[in-house]
Amino acid sequence: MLGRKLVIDYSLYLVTGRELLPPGKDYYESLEESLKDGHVTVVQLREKNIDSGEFLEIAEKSLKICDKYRVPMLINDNLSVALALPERVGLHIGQTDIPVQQARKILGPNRHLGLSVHNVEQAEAAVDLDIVDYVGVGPVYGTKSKAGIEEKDVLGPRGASRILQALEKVPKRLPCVLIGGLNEKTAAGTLFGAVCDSNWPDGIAVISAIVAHPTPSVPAANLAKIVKSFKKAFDSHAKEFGAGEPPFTSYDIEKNTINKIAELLRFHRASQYGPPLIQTLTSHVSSTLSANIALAFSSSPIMSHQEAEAEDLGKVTGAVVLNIGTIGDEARRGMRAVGGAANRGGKPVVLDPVGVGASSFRKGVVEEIMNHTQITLLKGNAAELSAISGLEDIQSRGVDSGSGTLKDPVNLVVSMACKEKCLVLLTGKEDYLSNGQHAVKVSNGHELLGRITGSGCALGVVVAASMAAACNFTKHNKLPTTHLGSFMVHSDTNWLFIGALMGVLSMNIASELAAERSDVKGSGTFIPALIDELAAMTPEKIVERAKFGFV
Ligand SMILES: Cc1ncc(COP(=O)(O)OP(=O)(O)O)c(N)n1
Ligand SMILES: Cc1ncsc1CCOP(=O)(O)O
Repeated sequence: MLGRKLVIDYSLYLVTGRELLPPGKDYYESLEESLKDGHVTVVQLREKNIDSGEFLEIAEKSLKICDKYRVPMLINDNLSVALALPERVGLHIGQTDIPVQQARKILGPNRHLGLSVHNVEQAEAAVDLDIVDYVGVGPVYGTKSKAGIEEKDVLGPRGASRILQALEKVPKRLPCVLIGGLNEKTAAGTLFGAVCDSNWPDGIAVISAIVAHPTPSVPAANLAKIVKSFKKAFDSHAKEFGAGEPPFTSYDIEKNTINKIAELLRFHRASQYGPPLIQTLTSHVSSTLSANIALAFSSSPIMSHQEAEAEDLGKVTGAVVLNIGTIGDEARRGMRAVGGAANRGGKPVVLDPVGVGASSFRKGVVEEIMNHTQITLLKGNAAELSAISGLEDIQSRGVDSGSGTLKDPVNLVVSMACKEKCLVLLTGKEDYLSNGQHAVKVSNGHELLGRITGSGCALGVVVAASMAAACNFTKHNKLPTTHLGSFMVHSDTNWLFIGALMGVLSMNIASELAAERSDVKGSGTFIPALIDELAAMTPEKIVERAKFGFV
């Protein structure tokens, strides 16, 4: 049993990185600016390229600044530097540094000791040993701040969540911070994405998001706010419901839903931001239709699956679609890079797990994507969603839209949304959309949609474009958004949910209007009519024809 001297609040854990300072910025000045407003709760000094003498010198000066603002300090890796400092200065070590038992022996029971864990086994070992005070879980995303991180090392929020599950052992819970690629855009989604059945992150550790900023007090304040709202939403929710359920704040999504959809479509059609760029990684079978559908729906398609340009495109995309229809190795690598870039940029990600039940290869691909990317909306037919959720009663025969029937579609979408912390859209004769708290059933649509190839894939693009519009809308109206899971929530309205619903309604109502046209004789003539009707979709048509209800 340790007689700990320090009680550390891990909410915002600043790890230093002098090499990342903006040109001309003084390190001590930057550290002081980061701490002065009281948002950073703990600091770790990380120096990779200097000897222990210089490290100690920097640490002594840094400690004065940390003491001034009453922020606890730890040393990264270097045991001798930590030992040369007062006992209130802790040590953080990694898996390849001095073995943790030896570190504890040398440090004594009272010095704070943190350990990095990268997988479930390491997490279990850390809990069993019961000698560290907290663990750093990462890397959650790829980052340039630590050398040698490879794609295979990246956990994603789902991987982090598995580690957190392993950390939760009665009666002792080991505190944990998430690290790697966390910034103002990724932090909230990642915090919620890492929540598991009975455990949650205590905070985030960042280097570049603060250190590389010319005014570090700004990201420090914003990040602290994000962690605070996560904790507030999560704590009150966990007390009431338990950790596994999504920690939504109370908002009334049902109220005025149709008016909000109309408002959003009006905004999207006239948007001063221009058509959102929808990066679509999709099957070659549906590529052309999807691109034309995107254009018809006031969006700009870009069908690139090149890993090499993912980062550049990630800066300008409005949303991305990851569709595994005809996936090969190149697209698989591309999805990893594009998903990561979208998460880092806070852009909505639609996953279309086409035919996932048809082969273990497809299952593996979907599992991989969901592990490395926090999905915003998972879209699938009954067979696909059943395969992902492990339901046995429906078997996929191929990659077509044959969806079978489900005994309890509402339960499926709600429980999957809770588990995966994303919106879930079940497509079929009727569509079901859930955010884990609400579920809506949409009864619009026409059977001709099922007779053209790629209509489901194109729906994914329309939904992505609609969610991109929702992001622009909240930005434009300066709505106080926050992210819960991968959702962007306004105090009383989840605009991503509204956006997704707008996409489903637009596509389905366009299909009805197309099928009603006298020039449409069958599936061949239906395709151009569908594109035309989608291009001509208006808020008024949606209000007039929408058939949906909360279930
Ligand atoms: C809070 C926190 N978590 C993880 C790390 C990574 O530590 P480590 O694995 O030892 O890698 P280096 O930092 O030494 O490159 C950390 N530093 N802090
Ligand atoms: C030290 C470390 N360990 C895992 S990721 C990482 C670097 C985190 O830096 P950044 O916050 O800039 O991604």
